[in-house]
Amino acid sequence: MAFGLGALTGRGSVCRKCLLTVKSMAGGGPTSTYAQHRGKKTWHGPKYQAKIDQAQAEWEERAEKIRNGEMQSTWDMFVERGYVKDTAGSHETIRELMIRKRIGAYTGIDPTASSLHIGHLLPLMPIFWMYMHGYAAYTLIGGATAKIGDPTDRLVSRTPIKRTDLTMNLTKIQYQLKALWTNVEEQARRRQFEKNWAWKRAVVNNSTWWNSLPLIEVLKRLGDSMRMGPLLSRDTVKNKMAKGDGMSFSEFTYPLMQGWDWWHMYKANGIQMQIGGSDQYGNIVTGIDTVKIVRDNEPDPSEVIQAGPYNDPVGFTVPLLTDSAGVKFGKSAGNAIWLDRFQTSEFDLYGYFVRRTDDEVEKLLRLFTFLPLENINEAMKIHNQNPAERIAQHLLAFEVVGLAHGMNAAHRTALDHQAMYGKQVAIPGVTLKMPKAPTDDTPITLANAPRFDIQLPESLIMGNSIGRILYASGLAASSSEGHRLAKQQAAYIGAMPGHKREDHQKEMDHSLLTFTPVKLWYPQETRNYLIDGKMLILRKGKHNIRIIEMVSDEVWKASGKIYPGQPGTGALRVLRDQLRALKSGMMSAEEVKAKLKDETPEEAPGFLKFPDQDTAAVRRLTRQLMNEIHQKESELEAEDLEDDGQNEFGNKNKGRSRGNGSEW
Ligand SMILES: Nc1ncnc2c1ncn2[C@@H]1O[C@H](COP(=O)(O)OP(=O)(O)OP(=O)(O)O)[C@@H](O)[C@H]1O
Ligand SMILES: N[C@@H](Cc1ccc(O)cc1)C(=O)O
Repeated sequence: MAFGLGALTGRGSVCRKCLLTVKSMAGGGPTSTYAQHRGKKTWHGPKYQAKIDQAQAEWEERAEKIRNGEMQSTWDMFVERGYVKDTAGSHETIRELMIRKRIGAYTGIDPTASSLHIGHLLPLMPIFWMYMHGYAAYTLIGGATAKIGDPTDRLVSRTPIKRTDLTMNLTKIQYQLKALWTNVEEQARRRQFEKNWAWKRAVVNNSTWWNSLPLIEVLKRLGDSMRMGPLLSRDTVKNKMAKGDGMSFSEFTYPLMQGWDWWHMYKANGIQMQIGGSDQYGNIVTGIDTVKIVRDNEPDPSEVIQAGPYNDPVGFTVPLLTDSAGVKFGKSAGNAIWLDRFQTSEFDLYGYFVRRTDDEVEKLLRLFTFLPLENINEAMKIHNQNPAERIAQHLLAFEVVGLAHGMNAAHRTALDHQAMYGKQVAIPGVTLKMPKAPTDDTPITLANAPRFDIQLPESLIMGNSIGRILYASGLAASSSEGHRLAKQQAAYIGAMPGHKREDHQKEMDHSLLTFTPVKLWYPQETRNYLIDGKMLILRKGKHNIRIIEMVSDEVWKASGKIYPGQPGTGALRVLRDQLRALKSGMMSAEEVKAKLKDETPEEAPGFLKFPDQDTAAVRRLTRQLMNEIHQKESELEAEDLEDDGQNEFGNKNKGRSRGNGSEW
């Protein structure tokens, strides 16, 4: 071991943030993680020190058990389940490193599409496993790298991503990753992993550091020592220059950006491992060189991190998930199965896994589930007794939907699937139970959040109060609730970090979004938050998000959609339509009353109540309509009396409709 935790903590008191890093690196880690935060020190006492010591002791005990063969190492489990394709660093080094140290690992995803897909789950699975095994597990969104675009294995450059698409994609992917992490916690509980304080996970965006990184720092720390030879000899560079459309300087530097990300997290968070799909092997190798070069070019002696097998970066790739034609599942190939339930429904995701062949199902169970191998073997035995039942496929589908959308969704989807195909399947180890249907009071979570991306017309956004916009976007139940949210600053709007309302001339940063509370501002101020002049991001609570694309009024009208509170579609429209129908004799007074009852919220006392639209105009029209109804009923009554006199059998005309005055 290069140095132990005792040596690290021997420096005296350290800040809390540093300690979090230390605990993720129990067993030794880059010393400079201390120096990183030395500016803001929060002193810790003996209790905290005791926790660190305990974590270290537990880790050493675990290492002992692995060496004695009482416990399987995480690395051996990765190999056994089929996660390891190529390694950067020998198997032995990585195995030993993972036994000795609570290293951190990360995998990165560029937000070049609006959703993750099942291909992404493959490198994410070892990250999730590492989290459950007590290593620091990071998921990175490439807000900065997506602006350049990874040229790996491409002959033709990517079309530059539009700025609004970038903001939309990264907002959606960030929430998807958060939802996935919530589901991973659920899976860890299902599999009886005991969570302790040393578990650490994070979703980070590389724009956070790229936006404030001086070019001179990169050139000095990295550029001086990085040699051109190895960079030029990369297959992607050679092929793109010889057979493709040439290579731009920014594409050429892409792997160095990715390498710098690693360096940033290596130093700040003890991230010593990178995991990616097999196409990422070259970038991971270049990343290792980058981390080592930058680390070894440290000008400040107090920040130096020692080189050596237990401090050096390592990485590995997972196999590529391909479709039945052998093509990599991905955005570029256009064959992705999405994890966004509005792009690939839970039902379709389930169905996709149910259709996997018998040859691949066992391999997929190992890769995509947290089921212990004994359970998978058991399930395969049951499956093989009657493969036509597709029991293993159902188990796989159930587990993947559970991971992607939560266990409630897995139960519901499995039952829906069985109902649809009229077939009961006994999924091994699972008792299917229909979850309770959500009610209006069900809190919005990442698993049940409504669709993020919506459109709204320009006239609403540019000319109406923020309260009405919150109502129109479905974040408030009425305009007045929208106003209340704004008044209490309980809703948020997407803005660049540090954005002030008067900053509207300032360029919005499309790759790094933060939220600021909505206030009761003048309608014309909403435009200060428009991203690229056409996108607004609103949030209520933690997970209820709307990414609103502002469309012209013509486009809105042509779409035929109606937003809540749209003028002419609420109380006034209903009242006017009824009045017209009543006057023209198209509807009777009773029919109008019934119709109004239908269109009125049930909880409203009586009928004809529009709690959120109680304006003078509505009240006036209501009075007018009520008078009209009374008049029609009186006329009817008078006719009835006349009829009574004329009826040769002396019976009242019972068939005639008559209003029930009690409802008034
Ligand atoms: N089908 C797949 N199988 C295994 N890993 C994958 C697959 N698709 C993507 N990955 C991995 O997920 C990570 C993020 O990939 P990336 O954001 O480039 O997605 P992508 O779908 O491959 O995009 P593109 O097709 O535009 O290159 C990378 O490590 C990548 O190798
Ligand atoms: N280059 C990776 C994404 C990525 C971006 C930044 C990183 O630091 C790591 C990975 C891909 O396209 O798949």
